[in-house]
Amino acid sequence: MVLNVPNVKFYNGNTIPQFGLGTWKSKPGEVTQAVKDAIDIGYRHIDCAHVYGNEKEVGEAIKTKIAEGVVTRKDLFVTSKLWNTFHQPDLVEPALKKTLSDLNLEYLDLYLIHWPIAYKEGDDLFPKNSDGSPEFSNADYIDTWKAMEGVLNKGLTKNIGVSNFNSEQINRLLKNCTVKPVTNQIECHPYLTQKKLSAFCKEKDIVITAYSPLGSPDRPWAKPDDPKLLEDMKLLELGKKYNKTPAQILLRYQLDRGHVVIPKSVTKSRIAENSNIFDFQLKPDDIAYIDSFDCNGRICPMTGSEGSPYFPFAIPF
Ligand SMILES: NC(=O)C1=CN([C@@H]2O[C@H](COP(=O)(O)OP(=O)(O)OC[C@H]3O[C@@H](n4cnc5c(N)ncnc54)[C@H](OP(=O)(O)O)[C@@H]3O)[C@@H](O)[C@H]2O)C=CC1
Ligand SMILES: CC(C)=CCC/C(C)=C/CC/C(C)=C/C=O
Repeated sequence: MVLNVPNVKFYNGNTIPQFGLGTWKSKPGEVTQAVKDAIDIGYRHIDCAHVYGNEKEVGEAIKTKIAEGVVTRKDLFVTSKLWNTFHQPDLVEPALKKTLSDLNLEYLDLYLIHWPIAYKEGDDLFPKNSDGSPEFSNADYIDTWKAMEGVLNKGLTKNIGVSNFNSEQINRLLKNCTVKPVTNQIECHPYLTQKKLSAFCKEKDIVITAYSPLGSPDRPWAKPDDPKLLEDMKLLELGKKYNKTPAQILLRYQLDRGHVVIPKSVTKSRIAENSNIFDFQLKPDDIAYIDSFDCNGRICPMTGSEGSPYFPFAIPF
């Protein structure tokens, strides 16, 4: 199947499909089928990460769909992310090679520094001090970035970028890099619209990729009384106006702002529903209305890591 997914151009001339499949929390036993279904439906962009613990299973789906002749490697855009325990520069290339081996790929389309925060190096992805707080490493993301430039130059990835960086961290990176990041992947939805960080990145020619666009209802730390974005009455009403579901309105909101968007689902009907967003546009007044829902409602606050010198959420944007 062919979906009419627009491409967004990076400053370096490379392109990224504006819409892709998220895989955080997709269980190893479910994600292979989900990625196969997504590729059959027409998705060509898959968002992965080592820390999601399912890259081998994502890789099985990619291998199958290439072997079946449904897609070629070149048709796909695969992103992965360097986890916080691999920030020491000499760990970057081995970490990327492990991800490539798990995903059955010879190169990535995009490799991101997952967080500016560095954790103590070692086998434990969430190293802890005796009091339960995260054990940080002194690795500086500027040095990590130099190693990211190294794996780019070796052809192990076509593009490099960052995730969860604030404006000051991006400014510092821009002053100290040879290759600029192509994207900053950040949490973005109507309760956290990221207007200032989005405008800042646009000015620097850095594309925003919006994560948790549906409000991440399956996040492990969700509490029963937390507001549920997908059940917001104002979005349900807007959906009626456009004859679309709340999920489709939420995803179109990102596209119409020029963001790349990566909703996660392991449910075939939802994977299809989420991709049925290329036949309408939100009116500017409705985008402004959705913008007005902002309540600084951060869903992925990285609670516990506030003590890192590189914690990104201590300043407004
Ligand atoms: N860089 C970073 O630090 C981060 C990156 N990400 C990336 O962004 C992706 C998306 O964010 P994520 O936090 O997963 O959350 P999303 O906002 O994409 O929400 C996913 C949840 O919504 C459900 N869902 C999906 N489609 C629909 C629909 N049409 N109707 C109702 N429910 C629906 C899914 O259920 P089900 O699967 O059961 O169908 C799942 O529970 C991640 O998977 C990951 O790839 C996310 C967080 C942090
Ligand atoms: C230990 C628990 C409850 C969850 C860990 C999930 C995780 C990968 C946290 C890192 C931050 C995050 C939301 C990353 C998503 O890409």
